[in-house]
Amino acid sequence: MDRLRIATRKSPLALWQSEHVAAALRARHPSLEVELVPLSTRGDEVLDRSLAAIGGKGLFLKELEIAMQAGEADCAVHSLKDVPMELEPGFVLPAILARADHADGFVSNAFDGIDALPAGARVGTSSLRRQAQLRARRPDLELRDLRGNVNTRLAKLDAGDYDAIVLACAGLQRLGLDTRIRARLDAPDWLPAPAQGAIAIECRDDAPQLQRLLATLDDAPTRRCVEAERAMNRALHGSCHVPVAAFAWLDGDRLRLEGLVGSAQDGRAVRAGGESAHAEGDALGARVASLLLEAGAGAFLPG
Ligand SMILES: NCc1[nH]cc(CCC(=O)O)c1CC(=O)O
Repeated sequence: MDRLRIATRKSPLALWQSEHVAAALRARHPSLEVELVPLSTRGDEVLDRSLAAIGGKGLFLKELEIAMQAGEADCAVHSLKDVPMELEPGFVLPAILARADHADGFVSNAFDGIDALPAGARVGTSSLRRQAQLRARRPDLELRDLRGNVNTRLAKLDAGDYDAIVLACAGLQRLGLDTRIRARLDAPDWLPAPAQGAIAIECRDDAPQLQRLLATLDDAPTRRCVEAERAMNRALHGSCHVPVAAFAWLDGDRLRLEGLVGSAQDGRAVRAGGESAHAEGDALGARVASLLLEAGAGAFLPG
């Protein structure tokens, strides 16, 4: 291979992540010519309805997969937390890059953290997972929908539409906006989305040489952790329609996983955790999902 075309969404964060992958590939393979193919996706275009309402699953991926199927791009770069638990048939993730910051960040121009918010403060997030955890801690807040890319959300905060918003620290850091983080919302007290902070590369499963090239960017410890998180989410039939949070980390020779399912309406939530050998993340995720269901998680899941 002498040329590689990376399909990417056009948001500033997506372009940063794709450029990051391009630079890493150029550094490892100096003779490779790497270029970006920026594309619009439905997830970026439809901003007036919630992701759940327009069928969140795979919304950010479809156009990029069509481009790969048509031979217009060789691979695509995604935030792994936006990638559905089941990939489209014919596609694989040959590389999951080393995870950046996993945490959510509390962003506000007036307040230092969730506990510092006055009663009735308006907090912006459309994420059911973030809403559930906010409600559990502060039932008195007024939660309001907030969509759009990171820069759009910050602009709405600055315009005074909200007293605070919650965003992923990784996205803010990548965009050079980390000074906007007033407080980190850290695991295990506050749990991120499964695979938050991890970038994945997707390509067709019929190109072994391409897969080997991309796999040079894979980070095995990150893959083990996000596999456990995604296995838990898969067993709960999780998507962005359900308030599911998970975080896994390596602790010596053990892999540990903490999961949460909650209600975005009333702040009730159940938690469960477990540990396994590094290589058994899939089984660990399934086991923690069973524990969550035994603890009553079913009441918060659709159907
Ligand atoms: N849902 C949008 C999205 N997808 C990935 C990130 C952040 C980067 C990452 O998790 O790797 C964000 C923004 C956010 O949640 O604040």
